[in-house]
Amino acid sequence: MEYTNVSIPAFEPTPLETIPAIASAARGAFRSHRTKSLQWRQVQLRKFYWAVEDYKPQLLAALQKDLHKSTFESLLTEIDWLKKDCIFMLDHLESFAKDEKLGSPAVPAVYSIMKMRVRKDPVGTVLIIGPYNFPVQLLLAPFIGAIGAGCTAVVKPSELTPACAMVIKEMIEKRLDNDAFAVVNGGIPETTALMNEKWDKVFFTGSATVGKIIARKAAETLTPVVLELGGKNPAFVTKKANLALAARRLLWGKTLNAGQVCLSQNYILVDKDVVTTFIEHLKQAYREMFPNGAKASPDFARVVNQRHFFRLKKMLDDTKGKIVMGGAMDESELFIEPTAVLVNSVNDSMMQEESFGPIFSIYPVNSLDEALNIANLVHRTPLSLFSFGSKAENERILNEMTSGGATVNDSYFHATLNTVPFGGVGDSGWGAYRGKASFDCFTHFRTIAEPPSWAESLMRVRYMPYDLSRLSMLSRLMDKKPNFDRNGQVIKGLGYWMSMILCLGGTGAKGALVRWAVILAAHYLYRIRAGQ
Ligand SMILES: NC(=O)C1=CN([C@@H]2O[C@H](COP(=O)(O)OP(=O)(O)OC[C@H]3O[C@@H](n4cnc5c(N)ncnc54)[C@H](O)[C@@H]3O)[C@@H](O)[C@H]2O)C=CC1
Ligand SMILES: CC1=C(/C=C/C(C)=C/C=C/C(C)=C/C=C/C=C(C)/C=C/C=C(C)/C=C/C=C(\C)C(=O)O)C(C)(C)CCC1
Repeated sequence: MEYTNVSIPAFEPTPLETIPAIASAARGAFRSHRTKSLQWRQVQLRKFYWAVEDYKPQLLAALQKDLHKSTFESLLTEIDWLKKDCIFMLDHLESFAKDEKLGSPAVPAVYSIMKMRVRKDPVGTVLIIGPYNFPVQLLLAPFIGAIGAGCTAVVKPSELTPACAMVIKEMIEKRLDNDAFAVVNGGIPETTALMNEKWDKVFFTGSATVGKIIARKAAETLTPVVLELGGKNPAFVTKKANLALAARRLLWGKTLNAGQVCLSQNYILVDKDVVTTFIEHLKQAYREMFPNGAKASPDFARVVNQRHFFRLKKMLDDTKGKIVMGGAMDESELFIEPTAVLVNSVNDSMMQEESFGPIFSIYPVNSLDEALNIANLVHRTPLSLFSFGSKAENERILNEMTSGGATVNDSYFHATLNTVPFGGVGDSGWGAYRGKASFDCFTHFRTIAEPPSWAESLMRVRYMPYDLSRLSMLSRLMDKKPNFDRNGQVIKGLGYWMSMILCLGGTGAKGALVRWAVILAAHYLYRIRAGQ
């Protein structure tokens, strides 16, 4: 669908000389303490929800212009996604933000008078830097977490999706608190200027290459960072897999957004006995998705720019493998057909870098052992992995290979729900967000104690001159005796069994009182019914 009647301003980078003032205004807004008010945050989140709704035509037009993204995908993975995020944050904000009262087992009885609790403080003023592939959702989903947590924020959209960047700027500046929230547009110079400012946290989504630049710069001022990076993600298909299902679901993972999805598989390790059949199922799935070919399909997006088009083309030109599906390209449209390449070496160009496009390799293996060895060699901490096999094989894959997230029997389905945590592991990312994790990501969990004045004499033990007898008494009140010996074995002596009996099968006093109350109540009810 074309959006010809929607006007989107031409891209304008934010003037470099204005960036310090923008950051200063955001810091000043945080120091005003107005963001500490839950009501203030709720108003901003509600305003943001309606801004996304009201700017839908512009956002749809911008996503179409920047990425040839279909209305379907723009709604499913960008616009409706953000609206759901807003509603979820608003529905749960009070419970997320309220103090967490601390008690047993963390707090022993003698400390119960200290009113220990965890307060949820906003970390402060944050910088959010977004990528080009989901230029609305991946930039503004963390932004919703920052608002909910009570932070002020500056967001920096990708310059590779300029139409989206300009719509986002207008949307936020017209609808939200202008000092607390700002948009800086631009590329390397503007992002570098932003990183010269002091932030309380930086949230970066993008490549590992740039992630290192951001983390290195942030380290100079000990600024915490969240890095949402990419990976060379494996898919495993054993001979016990439902090959038709695996083919269709993995093709979905490489066709949504023209495969420009950091979560999607980079390569598929297929048992050699079924690789031919698997490829046939892949072609059949392609025919079903694109009856007239991917290029003619209004659903299939385009590669974002020439640089990425030629990067992908080079991967295909340099491969020693055999193209077994797809392969068509059209530079004039930045079109690359969903393409599968049969390879047999981890040194192949298709295996050396993250494809981040509609191309992937198929690597026949002799066994699951070999598949796991190859996957751990190619990238030990990918952002995601997908396994299609028997229950035992899938469990073994999850046990013997880590990843940021994983889906059994599908492509990146674990990341299609906006309310569950999402993030990398190792060099595919630091930290997580989405759902409550978005609130937590921008929150400092601050333990507070409040020892009462009247307890001063009871707390004398800590003062000099020290008195060991007082310390022994405190230890008797606070310390638990080990129930294990020097060989690490649990001691089930008389004390253990007495405790089990008195605590009615539990080992702690807390549950025992409840169990004893239930037993006694049942006893007396029985006696009443028996007329005794
Ligand atoms: N883990 C995740 O959630 C996601 C990870 N990614 C990863 O991001 C990459 C693709 O996205 P891109 O936008 O191309 O990433 P990128 O790293 O090129 O750009 C990301 C952001 O960094 C800025 N930037 C680029 N070069 C910079 C530099 N030298 N100094 C300072 N800032 C710089 C850009 O303006 C952009 O806003 C892929 O590697 C993909 O795996 C993409 C989407 C989601
Ligand atoms: C409706 C009832 C039922 C069945 C429900 C079913 C089968 C629901 C199926 C839902 C599906 C297939 C949803 C798919 C959603 C896909 C989404 C939202 C994709 C999102 C992709 C994103 C956000 C990508 C992000 C990419 C990133 C971060 C990147 O890598 O760059 C029952 C249960 C049968 C009965 C009750 C009614």
